[in-house]
Amino acid sequence: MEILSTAQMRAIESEAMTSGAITGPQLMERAGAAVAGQIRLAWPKAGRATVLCGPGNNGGDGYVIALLLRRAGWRVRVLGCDGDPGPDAAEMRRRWRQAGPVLPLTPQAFLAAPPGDICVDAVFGTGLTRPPAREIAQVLALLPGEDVVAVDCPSGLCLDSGVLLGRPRAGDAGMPRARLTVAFDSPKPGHLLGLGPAVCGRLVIADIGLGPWRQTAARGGPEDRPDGRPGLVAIAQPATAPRDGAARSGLRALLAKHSPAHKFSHGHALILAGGVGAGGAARLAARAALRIGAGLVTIGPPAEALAEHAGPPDALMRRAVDAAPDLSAMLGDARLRAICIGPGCGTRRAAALLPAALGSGRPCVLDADALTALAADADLAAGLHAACVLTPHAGEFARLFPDLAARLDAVPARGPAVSRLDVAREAAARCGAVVLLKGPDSVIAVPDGRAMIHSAVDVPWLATAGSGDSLAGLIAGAMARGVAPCDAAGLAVILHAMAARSIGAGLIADDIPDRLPAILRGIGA
Ligand SMILES: NC(=O)C1=CN([C@@H]2O[C@H](COP(=O)(O)OP(=O)(O)OC[C@H]3O[C@@H](n4cnc5c(N)ncnc54)[C@H](O)[C@@H]3O)[C@@H](O)[C@H]2O)[C@@H](O)CC1
Ligand SMILES: Nc1ncnc2c1ncn2[C@@H]1O[C@H](COP(=O)(O)OP(=O)(O)O)[C@@H](O)[C@H]1O
Ligand SMILES: [K+]
Repeated sequence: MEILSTAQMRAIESEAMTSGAITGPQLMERAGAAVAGQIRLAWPKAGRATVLCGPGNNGGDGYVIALLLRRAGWRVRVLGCDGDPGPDAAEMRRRWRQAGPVLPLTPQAFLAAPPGDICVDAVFGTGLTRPPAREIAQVLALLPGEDVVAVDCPSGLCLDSGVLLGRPRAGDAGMPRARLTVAFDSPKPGHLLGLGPAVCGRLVIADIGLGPWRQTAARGGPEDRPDGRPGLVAIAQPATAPRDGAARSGLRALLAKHSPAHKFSHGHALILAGGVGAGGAARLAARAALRIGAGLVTIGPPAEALAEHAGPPDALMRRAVDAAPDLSAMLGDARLRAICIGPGCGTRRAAALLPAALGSGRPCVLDADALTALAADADLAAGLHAACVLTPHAGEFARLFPDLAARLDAVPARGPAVSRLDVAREAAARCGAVVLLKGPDSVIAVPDGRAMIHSAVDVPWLATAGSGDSLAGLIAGAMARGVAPCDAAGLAVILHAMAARSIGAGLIADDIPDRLPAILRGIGA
């Protein structure tokens, strides 16, 4: 599924209207009808609703919703902004006024009667450019989150970044919340990034008939690709993957093994390990690389630590890698197709081995200590290439790209605010490698501008020691099998979260690789 920026959404809407196939009011009627339909599904018994209508087209959707709920037997109270909301929304307001009054959008008017069973937040959507202020902010602060239905998004959320304008990016004190958010055509980055998922509640994407224009216009307006790079962002949604036929078959195609092949045709992955007492992280990665189907996996600790790796899994091969010449010698074997360096490696060892690993041109996952080594030495970073996947969490990202991380730290005053998507893309373009910025909202960015967002907010148990090591191993294993670096990162992130979801509370990182057979069976791989 594709994600659209707000600029892309506007471009599609305007292309659809310019084509003459659909008018602005018709689009607004479809949007309003989609929300009213979802409300009636979730609240089958007609009740009382308060609908808040803002100063633009989001407000226009609100007037449509008000009218449709009223026709369905609901008792509806509408609070709206004065002023000119634009021709389409003005027309919807006129239609509503034939049915009922528009009260002022003020705290006094809101509190003059009970809000009813639901409040519909149709104040700001994709047009938000600054923090809600004065009376509108006061009314929004009064909304009872558990009964709010948000049109496109809860008002105040920046749909390009998932931040609440005017508030710190972290911390949820006093943030707006909706029980249900109905958005149109495609998810926007802000639905999946940052506070978006917590603020939006259950997210429903409603089809309003813009598909034919999305195919052409989604390639981005000029503002989305200042340097000519494509503006496409994909959504990776493991939560829906098991039910979503296309997603499942995409995963199956990446994972398929063909029967005449032998183990070397499934690739050989090398997981470099650290010194004495530090081998666990690399072993987790190695186990994950085996489970995702690499034909062979070798773990490479220094000779003094080799004995530590004598235990299971017996499928794992062991070979000492003391220094860069040992690594170069191993890489002389063309069948060794992917490298993972970083987990438990130690920064000095990672720095010493990186030139040989990168110089080989092999697909290479750089995680943990390899990222720290990279951040400390610009010469090492110069060796990165398009088959490298960097897997920083926020702290490692800040070490590697301090200027980009600083842009994320600032309190966002205006929309569209800088997002994790923006900085991951910039980082990938800068270093010429795939960047997987990890977190509950992981972003995978490719140097050519393609990107993927993956939301794992529902599996906080993934934030546990060693979880990132197993992810690095999954990526390395998939790359050893010949999966392209960005696809390997996407596949690994999805399987990682699916495994965590099926394990649930109590998860430790060791469980993740061992859950893969069940997950792969479920996908039909
Ligand atoms: N793009 C599409 O394809 C469609 C859009 N529709 C609706 O249109 C919405 C976008 O409409 P608009 O572009 O009119 O924008 P909004 O209705 O989100 O915002 C209205 C206006 O408020 C102003 N504004 C922004 N921040 C403000 C603040 N903090 N305080 C006061 N004023 C502020 C801006 O000038 C903006 O144009 C979508 O969210 C959606 O609900 C739907 O009607 C149909 C389809
Ligand atoms: N709150 C969270 N919810 C879901 N997933 C998370 C959360 N925090 C982190 N993750 C995921 O868990 C993994 C943690 O990786 P990392 O921070 O490198 O841990 P470690 O170095 O201990 O292995 C990453 O895949 C990351 O995307
Ligand atoms: K809204």
